Amino acid sequence: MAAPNPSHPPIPVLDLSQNFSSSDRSSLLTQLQDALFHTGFLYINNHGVNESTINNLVDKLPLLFDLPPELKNGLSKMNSPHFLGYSGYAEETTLGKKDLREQWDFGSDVPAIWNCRAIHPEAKGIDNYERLYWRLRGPNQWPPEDWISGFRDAYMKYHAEIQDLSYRFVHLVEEALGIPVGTFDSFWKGEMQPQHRIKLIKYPPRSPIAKDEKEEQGVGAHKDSSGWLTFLYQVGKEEGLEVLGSDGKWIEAPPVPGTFVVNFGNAFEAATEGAVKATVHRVKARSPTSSPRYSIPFFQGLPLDMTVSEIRSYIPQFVRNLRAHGKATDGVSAFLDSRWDSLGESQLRKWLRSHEDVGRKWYGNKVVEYYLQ
Ligand SMILES: O=C(O)CCC(=O)C(=O)O
Ligand SMILES: [Fe+2]
Repeated sequence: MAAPNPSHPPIPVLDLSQNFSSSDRSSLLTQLQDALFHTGFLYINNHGVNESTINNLVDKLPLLFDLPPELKNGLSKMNSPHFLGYSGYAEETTLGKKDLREQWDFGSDVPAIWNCRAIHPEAKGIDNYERLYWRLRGPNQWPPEDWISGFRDAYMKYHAEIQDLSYRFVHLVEEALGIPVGTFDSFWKGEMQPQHRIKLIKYPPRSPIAKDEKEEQGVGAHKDSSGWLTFLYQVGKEEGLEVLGSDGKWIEAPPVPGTFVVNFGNAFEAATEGAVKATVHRVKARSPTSSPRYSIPFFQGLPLDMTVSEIRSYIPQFVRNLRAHGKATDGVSAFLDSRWDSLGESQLRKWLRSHEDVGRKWYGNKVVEYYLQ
């Protein structure tokens, strides 16, 4: 079999500079519609995020991960009810198995707003955890400047530019769906702006004495559940990302210079009743002889208290009818379950599943068991 050519992946590459030339716009929108209703994955280039902004953050990644373990562990997610901070190699679980990656989670730098009285069980009934999700929101754990000079600044610049791209790109998605541009703006422009999240990830070469490669995962197959859209930057030439095609075969999504990979989260799939899929993807474990792979996904946040029915009310019926195949409930069951109807609850459930130890510490065994059942 011929090796895949990284410059011509089967996943479409959309040139966003076409957005500014009226003659090319309709072809851009057609390509976007095709991506929305088929693979649910696409690359974008000429996206407007400055190369220097990307490189400034990328240059910090090896330094950040090479900090001594005791310093990194001092900023562990275990310190944070917001699941922000560092997690060491194989500390995260997907599909019940350990992911062979190390990561730092950061987000929009916002203060914590949750207080225990707001969700006191006596006020809400013992099994009603619906407002606990506000505790997900909170400040970052920053590595001090003398550990890694310029990191916070590089992160903040990247965050600002990718956030801006995400808002611009959502306008294009609205146009491609045939709904008024700005329909979703209220998600982000309200009184309390949602917290967007960014993961800084390192996939190191796996140990040679470990199990067979096929049994191991960089990150296991999943749909993104932390946001509306995801914008992923793949650093360098290291491959490993794979996307599940509608025929059930894995499609490689190698890095393409100058691009971000875009995909849609669980909430988008639930809102469109599956017309736009939250496509399943995974990252293979690195072979023992390979170089580390770094990646930077940005998860576009949503108001945590929004219910699936509210979010669905933004999507006209004609869009929901565009679902090509399958039933409305295909793959969106966790979002349609009335026990965790709000996006906040779905996200809390996801975090408790992937970092159960952090969950048990900050949310208690009873809450963890309620959401993990
Ligand atoms: O590292 C990657 O390329 C993808 C990571 C990913 O899918 C995730 O963290 O949700
Ligand atoms: Fe993902």
